[in-house]
Amino acid sequence: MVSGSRTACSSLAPYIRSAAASHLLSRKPDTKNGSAHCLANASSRRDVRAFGPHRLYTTPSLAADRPSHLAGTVEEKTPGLVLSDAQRRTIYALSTPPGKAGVAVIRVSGPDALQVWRGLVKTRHAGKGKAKECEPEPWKMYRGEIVHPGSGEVLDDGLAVFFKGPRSFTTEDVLELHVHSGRAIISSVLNAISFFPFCRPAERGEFTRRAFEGGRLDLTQVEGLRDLIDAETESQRKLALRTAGGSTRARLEALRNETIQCLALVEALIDFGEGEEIEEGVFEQARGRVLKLRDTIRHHLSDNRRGEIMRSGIRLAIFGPPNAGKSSLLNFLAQREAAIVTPIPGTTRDILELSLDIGGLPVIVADTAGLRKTDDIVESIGVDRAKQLVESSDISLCVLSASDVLVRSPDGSWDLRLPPTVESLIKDDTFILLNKTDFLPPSSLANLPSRTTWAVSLSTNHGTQDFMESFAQALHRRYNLLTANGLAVEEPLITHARHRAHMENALDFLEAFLDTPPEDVVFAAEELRYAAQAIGKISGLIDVEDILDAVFRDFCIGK
Ligand SMILES: Nc1nc2c(ncn2[C@@H]2O[C@H](COP(=O)(O)OP(=O)(O)OP(=O)(O)O)[C@@H](O)[C@H]2O)c(=O)[nH]1
Ligand SMILES: [K+]
Ligand SMILES: [Mg+2]
Repeated sequence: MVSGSRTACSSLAPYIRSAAASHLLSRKPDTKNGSAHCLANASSRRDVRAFGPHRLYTTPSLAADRPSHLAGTVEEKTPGLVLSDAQRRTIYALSTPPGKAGVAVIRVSGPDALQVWRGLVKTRHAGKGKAKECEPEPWKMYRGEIVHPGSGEVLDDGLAVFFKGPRSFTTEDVLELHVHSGRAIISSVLNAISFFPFCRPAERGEFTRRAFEGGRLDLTQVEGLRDLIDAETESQRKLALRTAGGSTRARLEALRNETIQCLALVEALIDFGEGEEIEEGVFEQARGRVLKLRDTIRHHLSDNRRGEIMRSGIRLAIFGPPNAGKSSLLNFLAQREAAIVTPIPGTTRDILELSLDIGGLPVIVADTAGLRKTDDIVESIGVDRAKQLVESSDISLCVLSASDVLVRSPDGSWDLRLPPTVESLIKDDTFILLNKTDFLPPSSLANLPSRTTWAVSLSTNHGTQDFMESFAQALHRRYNLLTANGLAVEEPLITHARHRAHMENALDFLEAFLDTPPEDVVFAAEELRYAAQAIGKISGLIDVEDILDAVFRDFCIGK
């Protein structure tokens, strides 16, 4: 069938396209249309139930003050109308932290954002004359008065911008009011917005959720955005910025598309059967591509969890014998007296953890009790905790007093002798810091074993600068963030445990596919379908309500 090869392939192409166009490739976020114009719908329906904790709009005095542009809207037509939460589709919230500051941003999103503008924003022509209503030109910042839509009272002098959906953060119409940040101003503006029956306060993360539902962001971008807000170090910021920008989304989409292409090949076999309209070897072709896909996913999974570690922080345990200077090191790294330091061995008993930035990396540094045999019950609990922590940390750094561990051999050279209490905890990848070099002649430090060993004096600060630079580099190398010549390597794809779980599932399904013989082509297709779904769950393309709730729960209100 050599000559038929091209025709068979081209005859497959539309099939693949149609499979791609089916439910497999496209999630149709249709929430916008379904929800739009609740005002119009509500006003035409008179059966709106009037119960629940909802605001009653028609306070007579306010209704009498109502500005002309609101005439004829929902509440005129349906006196005493109370809208349910679902009908109050326009949401609002303060998007900046509450309190005294230069500027506070209040965001309004939903089908009636423009109505809110008409009620609240009065601008002056060329900055002069009486402030008047104006229809906003989208995406243009206006200076004006923010007024109460009922009484017309001026609440603040501020800026306002109207974003026309879908070119807005939420993909809906969005109004942003920039007012002076003060408690009374903020609450008066929020109160003014609540005057509209079609508006309700936003829930936690609801703006972002709408961006997701509108298809602007996928779940990885939502998580990236949250991580960006939480980022405390350069590396976290960079990673989160790229994820929020859609790099993970694009890479996952490529993996999922490839799975779907393989599925399309296999489904074509089911529909047509090999040898009829389709070339031979289609199943093999799919197998070959799935093998590559499997290797790629395996590669991402065997990343030492560096994406997750980068995001949540590298857990570093400082351990060693009593009085070696472990707490002194913690204080040096933190640049403050966080831990108690005394000449008494056994000073530190419990674990003390600090989140620090080391060379742009997030590191959770833990100081521990000095390791020794002791009859003191409190101290021995501390020693046990220290050992457990060393075992469970991502990395460990053993601090030793140089004069205790460097021993001069008969030929005049210096050897490192590890105390038995710490020896069992020292692995190939354990970093070693020899402290108190001020007690030693410089010659003893000439030939230190490896690049993971440093010698310093935390009292005189001798060698500490070199240690910091070299230690940060070693961390970058360990987490594969830099190559040997200081260049950044491939950024991790998996940054959350949630991604890893779905990725592992996808790998299982791909392997199940590879174990399925060609006769069972229907089952084989099923495995690929599940694999595509598992990858889709990472992006949230497959709607799973509990995943969504978990992701958005961690957001604050106004985001
Ligand atoms: N001479 C000298 N003394 C140091 C140096 N670093 C720390 N010390 C002193 O060594 C003593 C013990 O320091 P710590 O930081 O409390 O030691 P530790 O390992 O935390 O001790 P424990 O918590 O008791 O296990 C203190 O008196 C420090 O001032 C150093 O480089 N040179
Ligand atoms: K001590
Ligand atoms: Mg200590």
